[in-house]
Amino acid sequence: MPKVLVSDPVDQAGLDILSQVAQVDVNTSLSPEELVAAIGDYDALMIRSGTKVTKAVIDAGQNLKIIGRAGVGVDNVDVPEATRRGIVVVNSPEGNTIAAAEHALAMMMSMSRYIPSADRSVKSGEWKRKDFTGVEIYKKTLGVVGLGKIGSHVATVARAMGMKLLAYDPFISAERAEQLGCRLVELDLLFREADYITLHLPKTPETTHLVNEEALATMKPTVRIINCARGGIIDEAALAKALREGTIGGAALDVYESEPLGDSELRELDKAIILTPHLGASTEEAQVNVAIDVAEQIRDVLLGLPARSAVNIPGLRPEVMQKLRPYLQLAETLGNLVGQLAGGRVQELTVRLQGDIAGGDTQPIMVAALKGLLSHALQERVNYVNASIEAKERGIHVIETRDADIRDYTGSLNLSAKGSLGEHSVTGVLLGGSEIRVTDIDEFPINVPPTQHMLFTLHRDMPGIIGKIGSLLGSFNVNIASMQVGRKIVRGDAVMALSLDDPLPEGILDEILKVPGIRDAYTVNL
Ligand SMILES: NC(=O)C1=CN([C@@H]2O[C@H](COP(=O)(O)OP(=O)(O)OC[C@H]3O[C@@H](n4cnc5c(N)ncnc54)[C@H](O)[C@@H]3O)[C@@H](O)[C@H]2O)C=CC1
Ligand SMILES: O=C(O)C(=O)COP(=O)(O)O
Repeated sequence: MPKVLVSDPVDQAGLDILSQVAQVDVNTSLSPEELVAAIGDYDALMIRSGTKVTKAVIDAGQNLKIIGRAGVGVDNVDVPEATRRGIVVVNSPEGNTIAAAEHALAMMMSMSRYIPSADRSVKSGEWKRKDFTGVEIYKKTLGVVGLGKIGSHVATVARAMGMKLLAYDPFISAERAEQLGCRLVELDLLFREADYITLHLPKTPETTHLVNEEALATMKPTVRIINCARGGIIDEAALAKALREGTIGGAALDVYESEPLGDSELRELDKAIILTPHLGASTEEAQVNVAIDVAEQIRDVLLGLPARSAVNIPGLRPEVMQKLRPYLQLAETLGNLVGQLAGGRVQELTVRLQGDIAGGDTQPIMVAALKGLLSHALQERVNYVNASIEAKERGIHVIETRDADIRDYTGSLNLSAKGSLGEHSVTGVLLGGSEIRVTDIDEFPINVPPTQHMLFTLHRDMPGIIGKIGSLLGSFNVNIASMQVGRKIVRGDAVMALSLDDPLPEGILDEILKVPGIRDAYTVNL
């Protein structure tokens, strides 16, 4: 039974799903060193934002197949390293959207009315109404930085509360912003004009310290800033200085440059700032959502099925996957076949998608072809996660062409591999939607189902060759399951494809190459 380590607190609903297929160990108090020491035993790791999945953890996780992040942000995971190792990283892109958006809205409201400090004051025996005169958000301008899932929900609710909306997001269209009632503007304008600024973007090298001393200096002196996205998008030292000097109106933070927040001057700013301990996703509903979402994906991957929201391979909805699966198998088989025919080092792979498969998302098919191409050399070290990286690192140039108008079959795939030993091509189709047929080898028409052990020859089309190859194989006790010959012209060149019940013994290829008329011979093990 596979083993799953759960190293951050997740809802029981997720643990119940994992327990159906795996031994589940929950240990939420591991130090980084203890995690490195323990991870080698596990096939899967389930985390939230607390666990840091570093290169050291990934290196030690020799059996790891999947890392499941029960939430959105995967900045606590070394995703490039996981990808290189072929480990799937999944998250729950939508499970906590509402929770995080509502937390940002709650921060905006409570900051405007000083609710945390007023509460503290009353509980300490005071009754100071004048100290807590707030401001209304109605008709104020909210600047939303990052108009993705959470930012969009914040915008929708804020609009309903009568706010004017500005948005900055370089990756969304003005139409989408308009649908949400937002005016899409440049960041400097948003910073200058907003009464409230709320951040809903990932932390990346580009967004680190997006809100810095310079940016803060351009903002209104009354501006209130909310960060429920990621620590480090705001320069905390610059923010503390601006709050201390009163050059901005207030701030509400849920996330920090370093978590848990240590000794920080932010803690001393009292009324000017609200601090919560990374609670954006902490609602009962969101925790059930993300735990189920991620546990189901871990279960599926452990059962050999694809994950629906992997961050390092194309995520496929189950209904799309259902349709695509036979084509992925076809692409992988042809990739493997052409890779073995080409032998040596492949420098270029051209994938021609024809008919039905030329429409829609072709990226998974390309990845499957590469996985097949590399599988002979890399065996189980190559998978859907790392196939593209492995190909890139080997300098394989990949070319994709599509022709949706070719309609011989519902869809066919043609792969050509150019390598140090020459160029080879294969074409394949699906019969009845699922049965693979190889219909062309090096432009010779043929019709063979791929089998585990195969022999291909290029020879002169002349009487006697088939018999000679048959008796030669017989003398080595190799049983032929099926045989097909394809030629372009009578008595010209031809190819022969043999499916064998047994692998070819050492030395037989040299004997085959000695048969008069045989120009070339290749063994293929699929
Ligand atoms: N505090 C908490 O507990 C939670 C925090 N989060 C964080 O909230 C953030 C947003 O999450 P979602 O809305 O689900 O993600 P999303 O992917 O739906 O949206 C992010 C948006 O940011 C935009 N973006 C990327 N780079 C940008 C840049 N340089 N400037 C402006 N916009 C940029 C993207 O185009 C995208 O529209 C993430 O950082 C996530 O980790 C999410 C859930 C809970
Ligand atoms: O989903 C996210 O990105 C979050 O930041 C939530 O973090 P958490 O799962 O509450 O540790």
